[in-house]
Amino acid sequence: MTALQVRVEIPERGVAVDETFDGAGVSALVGPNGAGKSTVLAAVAGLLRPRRCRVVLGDRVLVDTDAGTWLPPHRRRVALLGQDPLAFPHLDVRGNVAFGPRAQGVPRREAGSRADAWLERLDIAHLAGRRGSELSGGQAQRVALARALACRPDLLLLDEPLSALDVEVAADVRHVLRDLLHGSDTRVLLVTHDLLDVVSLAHDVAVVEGGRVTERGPAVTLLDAPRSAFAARFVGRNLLRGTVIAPGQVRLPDGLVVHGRGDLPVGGEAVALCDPADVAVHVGPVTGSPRTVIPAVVTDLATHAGAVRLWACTPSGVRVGADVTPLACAELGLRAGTAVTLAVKAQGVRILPAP
Ligand SMILES: Nc1ncnc2c1ncn2[C@@H]1O[C@H](COP(=O)(O)OP(=O)(O)OP(=O)(O)O)[C@@H](O)[C@H]1O
Repeated sequence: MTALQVRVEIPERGVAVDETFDGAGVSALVGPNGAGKSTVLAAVAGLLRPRRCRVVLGDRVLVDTDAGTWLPPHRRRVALLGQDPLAFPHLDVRGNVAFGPRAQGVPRREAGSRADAWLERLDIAHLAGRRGSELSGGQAQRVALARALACRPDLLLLDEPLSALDVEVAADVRHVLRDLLHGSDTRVLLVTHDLLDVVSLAHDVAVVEGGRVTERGPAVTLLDAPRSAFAARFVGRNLLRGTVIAPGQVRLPDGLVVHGRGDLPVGGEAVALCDPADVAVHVGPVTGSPRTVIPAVVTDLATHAGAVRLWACTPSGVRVGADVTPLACAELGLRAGTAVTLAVKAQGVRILPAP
């Protein structure tokens, strides 16, 4: 599969990313709003012209600002699909899908049969004669996908392709994408805010925070053991960062010590990870003998899979989630502003190297 090297530096947007994507298929870029994910895609697609940028796809240099190389978007063999699929309204669906190959010089008949094949594969052959302006959101997104793939791009950029669709249609299109992308040799960069996209589509994940990649690794590793603050939130874990002071002990910046499993060298930066289901909430004295006891103040409550997810803020300003039953929540009188003590057994805490 074609490797992709991306170096994008845009100081005015606070973006400085330098990554190589050369493993299997779909790499997801995740991160908070404004982190720089779409900026990276736009630079790779050629919609932005940063002052410093180098993008190499296989053996083709698409951009190298140091060498004065800049290929225009239509010569990159890169397709970008966003959340608002734009079909040419005056062309029918078949014409829309055949348009790209035609523009690349493919003869009319061949472009038409290529379009038919993609419409068939995406299960939208029955829409072939519809106008681009007569499609639902899910149909339009499938047509856009067919249109992108009919050009046989070396790289497909997907910028939140499912976020404008309702849950059922998104699930449907995600399924189609999964079938198409797994086993295909098209390299894909996928920007998403949806955990399901990562779970079902991504092989590899880069976490972008504040314009930098703060964590990178196989999707299964990130889902199991996230090490950046964003990735932990993304997969619903608590993450506390500090310094290892003894085997299985991490001191947080406010002096609190978290006990857990792990034998990292003393003095190193580490993260302590725990599941909200393993955090007990106390008002008043703590019972039992948990190893980690953290004073905190409740900031908010939310329903979560039949339970209440309580969020509390520690003295060092870290948000920690804890799952409590609705009954316990009512009996303890938990509400925003309540001072609580969070208790976690060492068994429920994993200590990993900080990213
Ligand atoms: N057209 C633009 N002109 C100037 N600055 C921009 C422009 N678009 C985005 N930015 C800035 O660039 C930075 C990165 O934005 P970008 O849209 O790439 O983030 P993102 O990670 O894709 O966010 P989101 O998840 O909200 O889509 C932000 O500070 C943003 O304000």
